Amino acid sequence: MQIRIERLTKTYANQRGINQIDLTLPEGGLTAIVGPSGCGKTTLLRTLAGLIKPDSGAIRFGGKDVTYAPPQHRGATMVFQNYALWPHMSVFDNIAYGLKLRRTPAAEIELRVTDVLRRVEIDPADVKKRHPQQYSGGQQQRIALARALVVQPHLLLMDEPLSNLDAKVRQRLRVEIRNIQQSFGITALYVTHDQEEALSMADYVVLMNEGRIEQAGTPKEVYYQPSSYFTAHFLGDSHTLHVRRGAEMKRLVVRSCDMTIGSRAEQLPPGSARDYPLAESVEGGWQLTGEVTNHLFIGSSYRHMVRIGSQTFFADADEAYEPGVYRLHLPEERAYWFEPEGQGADTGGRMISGVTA
Ligand SMILES: Nc1ncnc2c1ncn2[C@@H]1O[C@H](COP(=O)(O)OP(=O)(O)OP(=O)(O)O)[C@@H](O)[C@H]1O
Repeated sequence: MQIRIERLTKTYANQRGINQIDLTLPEGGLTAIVGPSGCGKTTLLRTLAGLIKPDSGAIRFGGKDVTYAPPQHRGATMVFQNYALWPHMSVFDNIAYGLKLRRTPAAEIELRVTDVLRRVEIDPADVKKRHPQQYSGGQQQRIALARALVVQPHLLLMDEPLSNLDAKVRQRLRVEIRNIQQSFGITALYVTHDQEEALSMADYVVLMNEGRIEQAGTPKEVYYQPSSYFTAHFLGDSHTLHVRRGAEMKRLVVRSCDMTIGSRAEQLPPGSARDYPLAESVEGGWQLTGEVTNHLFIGSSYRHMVRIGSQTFFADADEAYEPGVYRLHLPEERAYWFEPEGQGADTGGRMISGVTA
């Protein structure tokens, strides 16, 4: 079902919350809401769930206005960070709970619970005897997912569902949740503060900042075409460099994986001020000269710390480079230029494209 959010606003006493959110969740797709702590992700999610009443705006589920409908009447179910399973109930009863509330016949409950368990890959054999705490964290989250899905909601809401799990389980569950969401074909909203999780799982990514939508689009759009300094800086392993481009000072956002280390240089280019490196326009991109000070092995590659004056950033490479001064190359399409702080839009700088130095 298509979910429409129109000019949704909720302001708390401290003036924070969400402000004029306009968003359509694609039908059958997974939309990830990502952003720093306090940007309004949870407020948006809880407003959709019916747990918070907005001050103004509207929420429509398939054209039906549910803005002020109670949680149990809007067809949205939720998966929480801490699973929120009832410890005194068997796994079967946990999952069947919503169906019992809806007075579903016992035989149908049996069938639907068994079916959903199979689809989240939990063995249905002893779920009537076992309690949630007898399962691992990852399994408990799949049980919570089964409980949310068994009632066939219009919208599945997930609030940081993986943050209590260790890194390996988290990686695996990202793929599993995505598979389950797709196999049910359910419209889903997934809140996370982890940009990698958002980019890898979602069809559509919404980046929030101070209660507003900063940028929304497919993962590739928001990653490769950031429209503001905030987006460029938030997504990817990014660093900001204050550099001179031609006669002007600019902010350049660099991602560790985009900067390549080239030939050795004798020294920093003459005229390159101690603190503000010079970005030289070269064919296909930009060249900076900086000092590789050390490197770390990060598994698939080596991460080099590069210093230019008082500024540092990272450059990843397949091989390890010895400390020394090198020319570093940044492809044109991976150079994200912005006006210096305090100039341009209130998002912290205007994107500047093109080679005009
Ligand atoms: N009940 C409340 N009363 C007052 N202010 C609140 C309340 N709930 C949230 N806020 C404020 O509203 C803003 C948005 O909060 P929200 O919890 O939606 O952000 P978030 O992006 O989910 O943050 P986090 O990632 O830390 O959970 C924050 O500045 C927060 O302090």
